[in-house]
Amino acid sequence: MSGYIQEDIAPEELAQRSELASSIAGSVRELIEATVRTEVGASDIAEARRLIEAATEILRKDQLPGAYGIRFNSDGSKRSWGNAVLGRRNPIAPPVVLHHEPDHTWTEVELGPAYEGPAGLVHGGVLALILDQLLGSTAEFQGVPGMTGTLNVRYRRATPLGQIRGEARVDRVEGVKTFVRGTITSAGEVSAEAEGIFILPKWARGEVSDVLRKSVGEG
Ligand SMILES: CCCCCCCCCCCC(=O)SCCNC(=O)CCNC(=O)[C@H](O)C(C)(C)COP(=O)(O)OP(=O)(O)OC[C@H]1O[C@@H](n2cnc3c(N)ncnc32)[C@H](O)[C@@H]1OP(=O)(O)O
Repeated sequence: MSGYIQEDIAPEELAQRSELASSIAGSVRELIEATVRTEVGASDIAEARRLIEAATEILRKDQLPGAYGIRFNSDGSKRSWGNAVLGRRNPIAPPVVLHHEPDHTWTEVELGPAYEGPAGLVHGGVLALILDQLLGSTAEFQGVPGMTGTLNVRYRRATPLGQIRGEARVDRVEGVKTFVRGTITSAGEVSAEAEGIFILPKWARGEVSDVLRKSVGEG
């Protein structure tokens, strides 16, 4: 399967790249939020655009041929820095940082104005996005990975912008299908709940799935 890349990067070098990735994505995330909230006039917008275009040109000096993909390192670690939810190099990602406990996975993340749907509330699609990744990564961490086959989300109450907590656990495994349940909690109350069926695709059954099961890390 293309997009899965094996690398051999020394730990110090990896740590440095990781720091660089987080720093540039953090700056652009700030820029996104500032763009959503700005009230400045035409001349400030024109000046800001000039600077943003200059920054884009600098980043374009050296680019990957396509998407970041999923990268496995020789030390057994794994990176999905372009991932839309977790990607530390992706300013669109909140980013979500997952904490894996023996029987469940959780995250706490701040969702600001860039994630708005209804006024002052988190967009339902953003919650589904986060739940998809949270539930999928939970299955993966438990050694029963798969692609999302089905994701059902029940929005029980509105989720205000701000801090949310996500939690998920594997409910059961039936052959190549892993059933995972999860919740989004906001201000101490469950605002959304989900059940996902994650299916190990045909191409990943056998040897490939051993590699996927053994790799650890982000994404
Ligand atoms: C790999 C590591 C990744 C690791 C990735 C970890 C990160 C996850 C987080 C990110 C999640 C995503 O965004 S994933 C991206 C969004 N999802 C996708 O793009 C998936 C697109 N769909 C597919 O690729 C495929 O349709 C699959 C993989 C879902 C299933 O195809 P398949 O591999 O041919 O499966 P197949 O043998 O036919 O069926 C196996 C069993 O699953 C059932 N089944 C088939 N499709 C579905 C379905 N949509 N919902 C429910 N159940 C289904 C069948 O009835 C059968 O049940 P039985 O007869 O055995 O009872």
